[in-house]
Amino acid sequence: MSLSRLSSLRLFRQQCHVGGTWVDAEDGSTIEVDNPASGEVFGRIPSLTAAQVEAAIDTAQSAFIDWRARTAQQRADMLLRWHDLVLANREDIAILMTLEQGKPLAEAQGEVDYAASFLRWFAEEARRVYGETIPGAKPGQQIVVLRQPVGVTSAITPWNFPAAMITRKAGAALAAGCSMIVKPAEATPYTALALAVLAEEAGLPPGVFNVITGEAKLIGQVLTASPVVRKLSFTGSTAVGRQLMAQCAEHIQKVSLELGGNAPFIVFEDADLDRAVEGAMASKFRNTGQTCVCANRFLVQRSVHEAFVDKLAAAMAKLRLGNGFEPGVTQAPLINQAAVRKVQQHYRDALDKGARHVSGAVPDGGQGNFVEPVLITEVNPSMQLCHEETFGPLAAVMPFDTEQQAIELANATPYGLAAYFYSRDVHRCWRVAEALEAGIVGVNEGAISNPAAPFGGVKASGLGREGSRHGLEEYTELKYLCMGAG
Ligand SMILES: NC(=O)C1=CN([C@@H]2O[C@H](COP(=O)(O)OP(=O)(O)OC[C@H]3O[C@@H](n4cnc5c(N)ncnc54)[C@H](O)[C@@H]3O)[C@@H](O)[C@H]2O)C=CC1
Ligand SMILES: O=C(O)[C@H](O)CS(=O)(=O)O
Repeated sequence: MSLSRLSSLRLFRQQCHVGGTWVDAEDGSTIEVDNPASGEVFGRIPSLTAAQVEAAIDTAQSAFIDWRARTAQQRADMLLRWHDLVLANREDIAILMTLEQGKPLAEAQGEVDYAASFLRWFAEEARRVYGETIPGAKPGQQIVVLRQPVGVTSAITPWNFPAAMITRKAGAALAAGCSMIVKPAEATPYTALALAVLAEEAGLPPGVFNVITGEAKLIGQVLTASPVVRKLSFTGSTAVGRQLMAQCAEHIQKVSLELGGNAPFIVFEDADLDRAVEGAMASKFRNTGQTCVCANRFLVQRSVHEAFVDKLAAAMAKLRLGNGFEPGVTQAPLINQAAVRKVQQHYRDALDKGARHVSGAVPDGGQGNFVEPVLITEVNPSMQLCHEETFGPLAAVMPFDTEQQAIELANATPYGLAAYFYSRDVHRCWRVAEALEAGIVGVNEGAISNPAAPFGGVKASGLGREGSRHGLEEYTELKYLCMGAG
């Protein structure tokens, strides 16, 4: 993608979008954005000042007053128009996404579809924000429960799903009648800014959906220190989520946190091994292993361990690593060198502690941000990868003997986002699904994402749910009216 061709993409914007206006940083400062495949800097984005973030909050507050007064149908219609425009511009958004995040173009196109599905889902839900009535305590008295929008909201989003993690938040917020200020990851701003172009074209009033860029800590501090901002939705690391949650305490801002994971993927001896391998590939290697719901540890019952490892190795051998723009590529570069070092560290630590290399190239850091998919086994709980999210294409297998042992191993982590298991014993499926400490459990299924489902985790994986009607309710407050008899 040449820079001249890039400049011809009407969705490629290098300014922030606030209150319907495209703005630079008032002090002219910018942040470079590079392509993970080549390391080439291909663009810059503004690094807004604290005063500019404050101004964005004021703009979002003014827009909220008007937006909440619109009818549910009017909000639904605009969200649906935004949805249609996102799909109509699917190819160009995907190009920007592959350029800034690296994922294979086909996968980026799939993410655009996934991102658009949240806009459709919340456009439909916008007309179902219901209240209730409750019998009063005295003759003639009535209790009326209203469900109202919380107000100005903020979203701080990650680089791994530059479109879907924004629409999953903004779709719900705007459907509820809130306005939103989004701060995308510094690594992947252009997808977010493309969504802002299309939001404007869909007719969303100025200030309802704003995208700001800049120094993350500063922006986070201004957003969480404002009494006007009534909710923060964050997707990213547990460490940053914990810090932001503490910052939100000052003004009791509501928080939704979708944080790190450490998903166990359990294969029981009664599993269909071919389906288990299909599910393993779908879960482990989506986005080159950079999703919070990727299988992080494979727990395989000893009697089927060798057969499973052989099948998984064969499936992994079909993966193709390369530049996301190359046809047929299924694995792309990791987002940066820190991500590469993390995979190397987990691999080295595991082998130092007794793991066995099965297939794939040793991650030695010699290929820039590219890391070949690698498979190891004889993993044990002393290893770092059992306690930390690898966030890369390292498949680690641990044999186990009994169901109880598998559940204990699976739950032996501070995280609890996703978990997966394969078994054809229906009673075991119920036992294990109920015993796993996770917000999402894939039962004989490795691809669990769906806008209609309440996505989120327990323990250190976060608070609240996104997607589904539950995700919309997170952007509302309940108020009850006690109507006296008069
Ligand atoms: N749950 C998920 O989907 C994700 C989990 N992660 C986990 O986090 C690890 C680190 O990835 P990162 O991209 O560095 O995640 P991160 O948590 O550092 O960044 C996520 C977002 O938070 C912002 N941010 C960072 N520090 C902040 C601060 N002090 N105040 C306000 N905003 C701040 C970033 O600019 C970005 O927009 C990954 O290796 C993975 O384990 C990362 C991305 C997504
Ligand atoms: O943060 C992530 O990795 C995403 O939430 C995973 S999903 O929702 O796209 O499955």
